Amino acid sequence: MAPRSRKNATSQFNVMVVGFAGVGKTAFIKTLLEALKLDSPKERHTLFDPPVLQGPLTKTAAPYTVSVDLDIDGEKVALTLIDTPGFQASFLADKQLHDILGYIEHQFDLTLAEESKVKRNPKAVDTQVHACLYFLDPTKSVLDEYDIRILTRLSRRVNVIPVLGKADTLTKAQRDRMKPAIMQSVYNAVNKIPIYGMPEEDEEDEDEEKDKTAGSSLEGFLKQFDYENEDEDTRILIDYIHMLPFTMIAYEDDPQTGKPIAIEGTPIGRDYGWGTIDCMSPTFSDFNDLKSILLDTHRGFLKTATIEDYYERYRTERLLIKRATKLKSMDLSKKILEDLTKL
Ligand SMILES: Nc1nc2c(ncn2[C@@H]2O[C@H](COP(=O)(O)OP(=O)(O)OP(=O)(O)O)[C@@H](O)[C@H]2O)c(=O)[nH]1
Repeated sequence: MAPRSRKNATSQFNVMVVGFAGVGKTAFIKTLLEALKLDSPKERHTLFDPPVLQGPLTKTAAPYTVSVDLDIDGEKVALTLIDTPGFQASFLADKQLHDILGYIEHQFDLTLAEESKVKRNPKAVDTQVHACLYFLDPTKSVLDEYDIRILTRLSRRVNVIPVLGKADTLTKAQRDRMKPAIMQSVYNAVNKIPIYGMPEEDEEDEDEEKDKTAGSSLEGFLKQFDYENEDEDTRILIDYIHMLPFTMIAYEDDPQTGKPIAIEGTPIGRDYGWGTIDCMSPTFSDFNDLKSILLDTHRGFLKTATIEDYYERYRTERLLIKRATKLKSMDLSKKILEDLTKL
């Protein structure tokens, strides 16, 4: 029998946004949806706009998803964006992070359950979170202990991409200082957070490595590559690391019309009174780069890493826990039987 045609198969791509409250996560989702509409105005877009995306921006009280059907170079892609409530206060961040990790792990459990079936459902939808955009607060010049803790824990389960929200609140000089400072906090002699694109430290050799690389920096890490002689995939990854963190400026709705602010060739903009900016222009932010990283150059890598690294790790952990529990209960039953025979 000929293999079933995959020509019309739709590929799923799921992106989650996470960060402290008010850093522009929902505004990013709105901006991306508007930009996608502009890319292909005739295509069918969101089937249903969640109320939180209609009208003026309000606090995201509960997680929600919004999906868009896209045609990317002839490939059908169902893009799902997952918005999460912002971390309210530092002391609550751990609890909120626990819920977010629970959501991500639940998607792994669904895949695990599907894989264990004798007859798998060929129509099963891939709900894994393929990328998690971590929005950084532009008022903090470097990562604080909460950011580091959140990034470290998220990076064990998902491809994390850092984004500097509300970048219009910073001057160019401030942005140029902040971007490398943030990356220094992610990767230095003490912290080597394996966000997407950065290497994972071998846990066994951790101490040895730390001694060896004391004082190491992101520049030191990047220096080991000879860009011109690397293969294409490595060059794509190096280019990506140089862009981190992505700066983002979200568009504003015109309060009169409720539609995106559009002024002379600026289809989705922000009005400051003294001037307007085009939120899609590379002059002001990295939005275009971020969009193309997600939907084009890195989509395949992100999906592969999700299944081959994160899901595999989770699966191994679950199986080990299951085995340990079984052994424990076998030991316990043996002990009870021994005790019974002694009676
Ligand atoms: N100046 C500026 N303001 C922004 C930008 N993005 C969002 N805002 C404003 O910041 C406020 C919060 O934006 P949201 O997108 O709701 O932030 P959030 O991170 O989703 O917040 P929570 O739902 O509380 O987690 C709103 O008043 C937005 O208009 C931006 O790029 N620049």
